[in-house]
Amino acid sequence: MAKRTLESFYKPISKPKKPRIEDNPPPSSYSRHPSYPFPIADLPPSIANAFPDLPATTPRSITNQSHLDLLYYQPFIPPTTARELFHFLRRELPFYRVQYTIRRGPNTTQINTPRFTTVFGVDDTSLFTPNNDSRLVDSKWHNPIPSTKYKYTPRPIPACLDALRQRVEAATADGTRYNFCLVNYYATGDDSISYHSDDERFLGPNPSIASLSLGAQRDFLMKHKPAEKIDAAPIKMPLGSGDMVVMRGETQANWLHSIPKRKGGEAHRGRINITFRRAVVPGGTDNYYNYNVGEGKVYRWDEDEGRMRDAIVYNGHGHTSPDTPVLGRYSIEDDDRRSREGRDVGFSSSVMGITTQEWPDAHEATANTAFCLSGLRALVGQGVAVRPGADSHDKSAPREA
Ligand SMILES: O=C(O)CCC(=O)C(=O)O
Ligand SMILES: [Fe+2]
Repeated sequence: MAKRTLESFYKPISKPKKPRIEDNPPPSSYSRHPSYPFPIADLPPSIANAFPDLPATTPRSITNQSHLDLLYYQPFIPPTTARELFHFLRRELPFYRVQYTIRRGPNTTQINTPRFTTVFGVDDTSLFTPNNDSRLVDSKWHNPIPSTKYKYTPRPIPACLDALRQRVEAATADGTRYNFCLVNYYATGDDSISYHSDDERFLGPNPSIASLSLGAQRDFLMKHKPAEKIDAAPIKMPLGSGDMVVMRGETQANWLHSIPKRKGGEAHRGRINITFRRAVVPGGTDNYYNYNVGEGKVYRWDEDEGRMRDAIVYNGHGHTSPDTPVLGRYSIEDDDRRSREGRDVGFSSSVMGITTQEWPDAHEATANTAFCLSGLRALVGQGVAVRPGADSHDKSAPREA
């Protein structure tokens, strides 16, 4: 009988593989940070090489209504690159489905954010040191920040989104330096964002917000806030893949915007929206992580299933903060090798949600890697022997990252 590798256990047998844009070779490098649930791939050359040519078109300035100041790129990124970037970001970023409660008087209401979200960045008062072990320091003296400064751990903007930030900054034309990147993923036409304005005080007065669309076309609606003696017409912009709208000047103070639910059209396809913003005080950092990451589980796109799935999160050796207790060490045996450990473990991404390159130290599981145990259980279910390594210790219950 032909020997089967561990990898071969998880290859779909019945589904013939068609070449797809998603079937890219594994990326050669990653942005890694203890705050990430998993390493985030760098842009492949096919996308990165197109960036110096952005923007693809000159923008239209829209200022024909009261308090309205938009720059509209149709598109900012040309279609082929936009499509590839859409698939790349959907596949590589961690996403969340944030739930929170709001209190109005005696009533509390639970809100389920009707879209996937994620966020990277930190406000002006802090910065990440510019190297691989990027640490958070205060902007003025570059001293480490006290652990009490933020409720949530800020995450540096990964290289793949930072490259985009730089192109967007160059195009914004008013010199805004963005320190935040928020990402929305609308899985279907049922996902939406209701009317709001991004006018929080932590953005300072008249903020510039650059908003890039990738994937399915969705309507972007704008309407003036209720105001006496203002006769402003509502606006509908059918934003296509690669289009970018920069909202500037008094726009946020006076206008609301939304992406309503929709049926038909491209509603069944996913859409990514990326906004670049600048927050000036720590309250902005806590607000953005609270509403775009929260404390729930991590999702990651599953290419085989064509949907977001609970991510297998690895924060093990090399990605672990020093205070993360080690849960145990594992070695993994399959049927044709007595023992495969560490770099030699070749899980298929469809089972583990991650690839060997992303998990170079597969033998170490830490207490915030609940995934690791479920991943190992999946292997056991497939007849692969999994045993605690000789130096296991601290078997405390796993918790979510
Ligand atoms: O998805 C969009 O185009 C808009 C997103 C938005 O308004 C926001 O994230 O504040
Ligand atoms: Fe918004």
